[in-house]
Amino acid sequence: MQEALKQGNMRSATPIIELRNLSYSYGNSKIEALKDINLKIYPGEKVAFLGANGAGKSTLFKHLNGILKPNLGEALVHGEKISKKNISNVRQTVGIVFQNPDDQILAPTVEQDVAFGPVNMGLSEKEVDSRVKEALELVNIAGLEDRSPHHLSGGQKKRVAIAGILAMRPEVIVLDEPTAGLDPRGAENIMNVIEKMNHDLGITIILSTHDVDMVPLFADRVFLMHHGRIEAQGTSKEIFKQPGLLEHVHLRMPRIAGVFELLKAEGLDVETKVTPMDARDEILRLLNTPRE
Ligand SMILES: Nc1ncnc2c1ncn2[C@@H]1O[C@H](COP(=O)(O)OP(=O)(O)OP(=O)(O)O)[C@@H](O)[C@H]1O
Repeated sequence: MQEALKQGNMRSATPIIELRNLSYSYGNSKIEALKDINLKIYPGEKVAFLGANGAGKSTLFKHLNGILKPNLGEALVHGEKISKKNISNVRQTVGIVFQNPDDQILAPTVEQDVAFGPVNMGLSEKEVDSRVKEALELVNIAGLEDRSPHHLSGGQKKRVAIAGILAMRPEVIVLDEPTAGLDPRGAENIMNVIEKMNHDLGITIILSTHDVDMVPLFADRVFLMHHGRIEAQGTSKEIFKQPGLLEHVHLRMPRIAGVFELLKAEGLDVETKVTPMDARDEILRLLNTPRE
């Protein structure tokens, strides 16, 4: 992430994505799936959206590249309101990896599937081939080119879906629950791929997840969604030190933070930590503090 952002100097950067007073209801539904959403996401950030089932995460994501159009308010990419005129540029800037890879994978082979976006962008055959190769290598599935995507494992399918988006070289990748349904090692591997896309390629990452233990390890900023609203936003440290807030939005604290709450209940003078390294430091500090 850019140094300016790390130091909290966000106002100087232009958001790559902004939602202003955005509300949305599906069809004639009286229930507002999104209510007066305001947010800014900056280039190079890693952002996580958390919220219970039905909180509105997927609906919000579909507004980030014009799949859905707000009933009220607006969605902007690079400061420009998404419109019919700029939609193809917007879709090249912001790629979405859907929750279910089967919704995204269409072609009979992995290679053809990953090539689909670049071919539609009108790129030369040579450029398409090079992008497909690069994307498959980045997500560690080089060698599966000729396989049918529908006969791959869940984790491999997710990688194919991510490669298909990567091959279009977007500036932002939005991933709807990228670790859902994966075994612990598979989830860790996908998160490593996502980290690499951010760190090595500078891609802004926006993801949703129910994995509160993973979020502090990954996210620069967290948005908490509840009943179609953004209930809170902040760093992991800010968000996860509020057990009452988490309970209110039907989430729990990371396991590590829960241990510190238990220690506090024992009367120990500890500060709640949310990552293993911070927890280690705090426990060492505690062990080295002379008892009265
Ligand atoms: N296609 C649709 N038609 C009508 N209502 C919908 C549709 N998709 C979602 N909704 C409703 O919109 C609200 C928000 O749903 P959304 O899928 O955005 O939540 P979510 O936070 O992504 O949930 P999950 O964690 O279960 O994926 C819910 O009340 C849901 O029932």
